[in-house]
Amino acid sequence: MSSCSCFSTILKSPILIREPNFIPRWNSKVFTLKRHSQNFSSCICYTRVLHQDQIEVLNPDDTVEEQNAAFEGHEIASGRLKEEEAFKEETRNQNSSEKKRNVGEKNSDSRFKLCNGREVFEEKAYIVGVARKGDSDDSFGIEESLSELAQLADTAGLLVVGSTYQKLATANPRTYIGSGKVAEIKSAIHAFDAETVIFDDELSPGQLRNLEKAFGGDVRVCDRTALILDIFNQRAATREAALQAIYFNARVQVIRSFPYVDTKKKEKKFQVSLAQMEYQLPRLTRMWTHLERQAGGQVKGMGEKQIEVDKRILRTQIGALKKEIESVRKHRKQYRNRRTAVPVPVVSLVGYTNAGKSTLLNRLTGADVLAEDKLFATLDPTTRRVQMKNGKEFLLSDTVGFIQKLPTTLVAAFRATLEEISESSLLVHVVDISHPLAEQQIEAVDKVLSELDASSIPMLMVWNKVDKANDPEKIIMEAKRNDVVCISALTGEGLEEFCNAVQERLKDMMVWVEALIPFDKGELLSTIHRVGMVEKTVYAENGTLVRAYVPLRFARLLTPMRQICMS
Ligand SMILES: Nc1nc2c(ncn2[C@@H]2O[C@H](COP(=O)(O)OP(=O)(O)OP(=O)(O)O)[C@@H](O)[C@H]2O)c(=O)[nH]1
Ligand SMILES: [Mg+2]
Repeated sequence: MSSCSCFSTILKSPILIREPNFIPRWNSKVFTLKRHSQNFSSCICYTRVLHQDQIEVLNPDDTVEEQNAAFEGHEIASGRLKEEEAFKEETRNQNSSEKKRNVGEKNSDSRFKLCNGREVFEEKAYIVGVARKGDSDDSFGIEESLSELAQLADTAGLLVVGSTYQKLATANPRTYIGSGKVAEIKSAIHAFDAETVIFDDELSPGQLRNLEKAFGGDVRVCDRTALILDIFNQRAATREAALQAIYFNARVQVIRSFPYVDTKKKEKKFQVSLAQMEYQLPRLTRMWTHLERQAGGQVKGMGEKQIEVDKRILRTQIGALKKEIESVRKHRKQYRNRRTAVPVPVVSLVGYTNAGKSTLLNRLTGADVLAEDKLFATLDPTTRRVQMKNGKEFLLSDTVGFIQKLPTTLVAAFRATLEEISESSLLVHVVDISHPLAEQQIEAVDKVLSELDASSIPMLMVWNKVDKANDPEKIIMEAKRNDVVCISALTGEGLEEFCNAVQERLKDMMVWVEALIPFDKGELLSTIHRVGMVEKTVYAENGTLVRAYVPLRFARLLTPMRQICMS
């Protein structure tokens, strides 16, 4: 896939545009060419029919052809734009576009940066939010939400050049924000030379189209959902590539001992593509003309409208993807069943993105999971064995971080990934306690967990990053009162206490057994020692009598040897 801009995946699905043999060589010329011929194809087509000053918003169902190509002064809520003013602005815009192109060509080399393992063009983005009047105090504030959006944009490889928000009682059904704000943003975009406008909330397809038209031809509009999908796609693609490299190098122990990891990655990739397609389906515009070629001449010849052809192709691909996901799931279930035969309890790390889950996993297991100060650093769950000092062990799974305003399309993608969670004996909720919005983040995580039907699984709360907190002593005292473990995954502080707490919680979930283990089943006895808590063993004539707490799953395996009471 070509990726001359990190937003290529938003405008065009990488699944739909396959360029398997195209490996871009980065230089400004290639970029400029591709940028105009591909990513901006839709925008160019808008510019032809709509002048940049045209603020008039369109009905969500309007198409570009229905608009009048001639320029007229338009009335907007914040005032009347006189024709000559509009003309001046038009000239200014043209000059600025030309300047932008020149500067872009000159500086484009310096604006390429490495992002998620790929070199991408650092687009300038302007971010926009809406503060709902009457939102309760405990929810994320608009400024915090926008700063999180800026972090997401940075993770996606964009350069945030400015932001704004509007207080609204209800969203404008046509443009989400009011028309005065639209005009204000349009000026800001030109002042900052921004190429993309990102909204903090999910926009309807009609709102996206209307805003794009209102801002002028060469500005792209997207929302939080598209941004998150883009990050997922960039990262999932990278992981897939990394996995293939591992495969080709072969003989990698990790893959052999955790063969199911492969199918999870595969499923994740499928799920992300699916979410992306489901997001795009209602937002299809005429930009999808390239699909004509894929559809073949006959289909068009049958009189179907292009947009219908596009939608049909997308639906077919969605159907095929769903089938693939189903088969990957079945495949993985077989592996899971195999793993169930090894009764080591599974503990899953859950929490808000950037809370420090991967750092904790790395610290406890020596794993080499990517941990960085970026949102959604982890997309592919990793499971590792934690060996405690007392010889006990459990499996620790790192999972995808959650975020507030999680798009509904993505909850489904999370659900598949988080199958792992539903099979866990214990969830460890990792919180970045140094974060000013720690409490709101906890709430957001609880909300997603309940959406995933995982709130019934026992949970241990862990406050991470105490080293970074303003008043660590106070936090540690507070944690003790609330039965919470305080740690620093970075410095290692509190990790022994953490393992003991996990052990204690796991014990609460174990069942008491008394069993006679025949001498020829020695491996069962060592497993009891490894995963359970042995209180007493007595060597008898026909085997070893053992009294222990063991995980429920394992207790079932011992059923034929149980019910023998020791005196
Ligand atoms: N000061 C401090 N920084 C930490 C601690 N734990 C993690 N970090 C930093 O926090 C950032 C995020 O850590 P990750 O482990 O990637 O967080 P995560 O929860 O896995 O994030 P996602 O994968 O995005 O969900 C990294 O820069 C870590 O170095 C800690 O205890 N103290
Ligand atoms: Mg992580």
